[in-house]
Amino acid sequence: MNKFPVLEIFGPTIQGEGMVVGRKTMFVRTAGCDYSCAWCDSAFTWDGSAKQDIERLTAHEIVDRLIQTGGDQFDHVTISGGNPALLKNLHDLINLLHEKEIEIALETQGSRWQDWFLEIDDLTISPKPPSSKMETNWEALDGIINHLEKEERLRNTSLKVVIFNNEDLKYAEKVHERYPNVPFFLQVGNDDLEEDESSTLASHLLDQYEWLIDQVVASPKLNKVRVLPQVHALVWGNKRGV
Ligand SMILES: C[S@@+](CC[C@H](N)C(=O)[O-])C[C@H]1O[C@@H](n2cnc3c(N)ncnc32)[C@H](O)[C@@H]1O
Ligand SMILES: Nc1nc2[nH]cc(C(=O)O)c2c(=O)[nH]1
Ligand code: SF4
Ligand SMILES: [Mg+2]
Repeated sequence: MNKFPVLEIFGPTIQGEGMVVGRKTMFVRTAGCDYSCAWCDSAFTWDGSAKQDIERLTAHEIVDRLIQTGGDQFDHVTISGGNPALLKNLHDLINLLHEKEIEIALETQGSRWQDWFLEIDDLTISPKPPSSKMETNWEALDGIINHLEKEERLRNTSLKVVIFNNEDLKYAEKVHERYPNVPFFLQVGNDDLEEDESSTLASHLLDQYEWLIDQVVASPKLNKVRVLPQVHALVWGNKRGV
């Protein structure tokens, strides 16, 4: 049986980001990432600080844990990380969940392809802007988007770019121009991962949201787009497992 490195299983909560924002869902967070974004809000998945908490679980064990935690109060599971696209055999888990008529969302950055992307109901690809200090591999991203388009999966796909500054906005325009047929989301960057008062953070993030809306409204290259905050950050701040 294949085993997967898991750091968190939590929920039910709401999907706080992107294409299915507000959807009631469980989360499975895998360990390990091929990136190291400067502002990663889940750095514990790759920086070694939660190494001792990583469990190696089979697909059956993950589903058991989801049901122990969420009971019968969910029919949707979001797989995030880290980068879950590092895991070759994830179709084990996907098949099991689909057999139970549970829908599946996945969060990944678009650096790696996996054939099981074709089975994901809500696939979010989130290429990283300059503020992250990561370099986009455009060939890899082109390959992923072309593959999804060829297999008629764009209905199940979205692009989501996190924005911290004007340079990031230029990057977002470039991504949207390159893939005009993919539903496009701009997301407020959380630049205060240390704040532990959720009302203070929410007030700051709403200011950032207003700034981002103003920029998008002014850009003729960003018309067919959606602009969103991280709803979970507005409600629960920087708390983990929500
Ligand atoms: C933690 S990542 C895990 C999945 C995958 N590695 C990725 O980056 O898409 C999930 C989402 O959170 C976003 N994110 C990470 N740190 C953030 C921050 N400080 N502010 C806003 N969004 C952030 C990422 O861009 C991504 O869309
Ligand atoms: N509620 C909630 N929504 C989310 N959407 C994406 C998340 C992630 O960390 O990938 C996330 C998360 O951690 N919590
Ligand atoms: S790709 Fe995702 S998980 Fe990896 S460092 Fe960046 S935001 Fe964090
Ligand atoms: Mg998160």
